[in-house]
Amino acid sequence: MRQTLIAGNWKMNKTPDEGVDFINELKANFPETDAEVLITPTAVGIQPMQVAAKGSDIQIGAQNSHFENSGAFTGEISPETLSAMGVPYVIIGHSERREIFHETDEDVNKKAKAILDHGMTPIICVGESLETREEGKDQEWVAGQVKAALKDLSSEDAAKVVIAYEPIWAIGTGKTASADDAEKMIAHIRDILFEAVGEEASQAIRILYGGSVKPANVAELLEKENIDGALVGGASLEVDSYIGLLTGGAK
Ligand SMILES: O=C(CO)COP(=O)(O)O
Repeated sequence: MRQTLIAGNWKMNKTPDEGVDFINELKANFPETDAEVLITPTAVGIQPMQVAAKGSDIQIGAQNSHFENSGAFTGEISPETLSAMGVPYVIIGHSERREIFHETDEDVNKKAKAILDHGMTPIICVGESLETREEGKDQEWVAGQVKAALKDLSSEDAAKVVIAYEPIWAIGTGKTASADDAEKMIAHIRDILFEAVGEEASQAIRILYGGSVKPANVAELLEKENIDGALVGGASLEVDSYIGLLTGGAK
């Protein structure tokens, strides 16, 4: 049984103080849920929010990591640093990082390995553009991203990763993939995983859906057999709405 993960990707939003306020309010109103609860703030929000979250089930993750442990990489954060801070999850390969910051499949693969080597879990984002979807090449595209991200990982390591399917056309647009379309692609990803890393790992890997997930649509997405959680941008920024994701969404 794969545990549901509700991950809030805050992107470049909120100051550390606003993040701490959010955690305090969430703690005070924490709902009953079977889901794992994760917020990924900006890098400077991680430490103060970890302190605020102490003693609760709220986990604080990171939105990115470099693959090297140290060196002349101005502005970057190493996996060693994140691991030393006690960060459990690191998002990699988000379409915004791929598009705006030119993160390649090869970078994503190196980051996945480095994050696993430091005892953390990568949340590997994949997803097609509208153009690719309209050309009917979306499954092929996503399969390529998944295989590239997991290249040369042992089945044992691969079993630990989380994959997030985020169709680019559904991010921040209010257009969610229908639950059926999301399930279709995510089932396809599980088939690709079967080929790439074997049955056991393919059944263990959690696959999230992301793209305009809200309290109103989270339940129908999570009802699907292969969808193990959500990676949420906008609707994770307000406490009420994040709680709605947890209560609407527990499997
Ligand atoms: O990119 C996303 C999460 O990583 C999705 O963002 P929205 O939920 O705002 O569409």
